[in-house]
Amino acid sequence: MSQKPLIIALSKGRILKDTLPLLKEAGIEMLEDPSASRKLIFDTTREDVKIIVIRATDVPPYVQHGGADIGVAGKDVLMEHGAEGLFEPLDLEIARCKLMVAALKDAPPVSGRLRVATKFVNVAKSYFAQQGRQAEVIKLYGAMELAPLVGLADRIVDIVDTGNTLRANGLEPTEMIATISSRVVVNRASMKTRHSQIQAILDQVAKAVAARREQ
Ligand SMILES: Nc1ncnc2c1ncn2[C@@H]1O[C@H](COP(=O)(O)OP(=O)(O)OP(=O)(O)O)[C@@H](O)[C@H]1O
Ligand SMILES: O=P(O)(O)OC[C@H]1O[C@H](OP(=O)(O)OP(=O)(O)O)[C@H](O)[C@@H]1O
Repeated sequence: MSQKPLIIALSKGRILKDTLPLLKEAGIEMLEDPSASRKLIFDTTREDVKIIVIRATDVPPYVQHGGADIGVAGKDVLMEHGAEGLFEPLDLEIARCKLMVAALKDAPPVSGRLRVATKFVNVAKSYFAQQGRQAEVIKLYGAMELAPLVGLADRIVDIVDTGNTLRANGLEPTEMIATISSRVVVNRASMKTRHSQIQAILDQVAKAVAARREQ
């Protein structure tokens, strides 16, 4: 093979599970089960394509800086990272959820500075700033729902799907920030230098997304 393989970055969990059937439609299947392996880079049924499996939040920097040519990431993660160096050509319509503000059920309004716990620090800061509301944003890496229960924060900004996690912790959604689904992102330089190879994959995956929508 003359050219180096094209690298696609996926993250473990729901994105990997939901993206693999779509890639299959483009003739790309992993040759090994990543959940049964300690490997991080995998061969596929296409000699010119490899898949790397990394943390969800690492997908945008890998693609932006050329560690991967293509990636799949939640819109939440992309909003938090910013769009620099990335094309976002395709909505895969998977891992759908909402990015919301939530509070303890029947929490009184807060006068003055709001304490907000979240892993989406940039999104939260710009959301409250746009509304002219003062917010102190506390960075957490998980279990955001706990923060209001122990008095660490007045509000959280987190992913909501069924609402079960909020309900189980006595919280309720109060404001919607954005509807979320997973997107394909492409390194801007790769999009130019490997255009036909990447566009062919995007077209096949887009067809698979459309077919699934019509099911
Ligand atoms: N409950 C959910 N329902 C549907 N989609 C979700 C849900 N939670 C997260 N997502 C979407 O799926 C993406 C990946 O979520 P996942 O839970 O697999 O990784 P993560 O826990 O955010 O990553 P990490 O463990 O690296 O922090 C999120 O960025 C979001 O777009
Ligand atoms: O509204 P729900 O259907 O309850 O979903 C929302 C939960 O899903 C995500 O967590 P996940 O289950 O991915 O676990 P994580 O905290 O390990 O990311 C998210 O961080 C919420 O906690």
